[in-house]
Amino acid sequence: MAEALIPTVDLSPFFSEDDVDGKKKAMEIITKACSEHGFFQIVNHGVPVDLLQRALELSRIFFDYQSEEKLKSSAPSDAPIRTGYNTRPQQSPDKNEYLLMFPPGSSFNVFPQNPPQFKQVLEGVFSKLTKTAALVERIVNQCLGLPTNFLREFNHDRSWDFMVALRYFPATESENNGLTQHEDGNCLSFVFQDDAGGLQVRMDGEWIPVIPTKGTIVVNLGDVIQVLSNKKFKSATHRVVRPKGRSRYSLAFFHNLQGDKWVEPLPHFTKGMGKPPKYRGFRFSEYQQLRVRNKTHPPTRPEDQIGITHYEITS
Ligand SMILES: O=C(O)CCC(=O)C(=O)O
Ligand SMILES: [Fe+2]
Repeated sequence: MAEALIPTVDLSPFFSEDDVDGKKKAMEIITKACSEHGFFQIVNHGVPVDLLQRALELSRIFFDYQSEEKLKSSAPSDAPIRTGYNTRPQQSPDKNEYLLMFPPGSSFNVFPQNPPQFKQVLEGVFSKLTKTAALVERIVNQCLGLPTNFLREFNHDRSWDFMVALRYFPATESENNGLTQHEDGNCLSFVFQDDAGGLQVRMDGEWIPVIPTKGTIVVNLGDVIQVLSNKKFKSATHRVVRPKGRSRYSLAFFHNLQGDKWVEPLPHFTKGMGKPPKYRGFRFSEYQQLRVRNKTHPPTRPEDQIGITHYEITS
């Protein structure tokens, strides 16, 4: 039942010229999912499944090293988000550690020397996911009825996409929060989780677990798409719950937006539909900074974290 609530979309029709029906069917499912919750899963997405599995295996090896070894790939940097190996502040409710990278070749990247193939495999996954994200963005563009290539042209700078390999610590007797309930701030995100599961989606007031299925990538829309579309498409609310007795590993990829970009509801969804804008405009970098602060200085009450409601027009 729960699985059926999170629709799975076969992307193979988009890799062939003439499967018009297959494309149409996929777009219907995506349109419905994005209008309701902003969450769906994809298969036949163009990323080799064994490459994704390998990345998780190497992650597991890396995060099992002693702190001293992991900290060798931790570096303060001028990047808008800290790259390399990071832990959460002590007071953070998010009980995980992670390795963050910008696109292969970015001068901000810091990779571990060990395990030896880790860098190469992460870079390989990144490149493949970049292509899949461009495809999903194109499909979302079409589902929204925007002019061809609108989102691609609006969001043309790929330098700020990033990927995180995460390790969540086992739950304790009293506490199992892995990642506090949130919406992603970017355009769209991909998650590949190991068989421990733990990713949960908010649907109609309930938390629905995303059951891990081999080779399936979870897609969620972020706040940028929600604002541009004046809330026609939703930014998915999700969280991670830690399993008992074992760590959980995942990869999260963020198809991002360049910081200087001005984000506001597009006329297509406001004037064009006779509707008032639901958000005031903002510079993306400003929103990103507020969100980074949520992480570096977590508020005492999780509900005080800044999210997209900060820009909502309420009256
Ligand atoms: O690790 C996961 O499964 C989800 C990660 C996530 O939602 C995020 O980093 O924004
Ligand atoms: Fe997220």
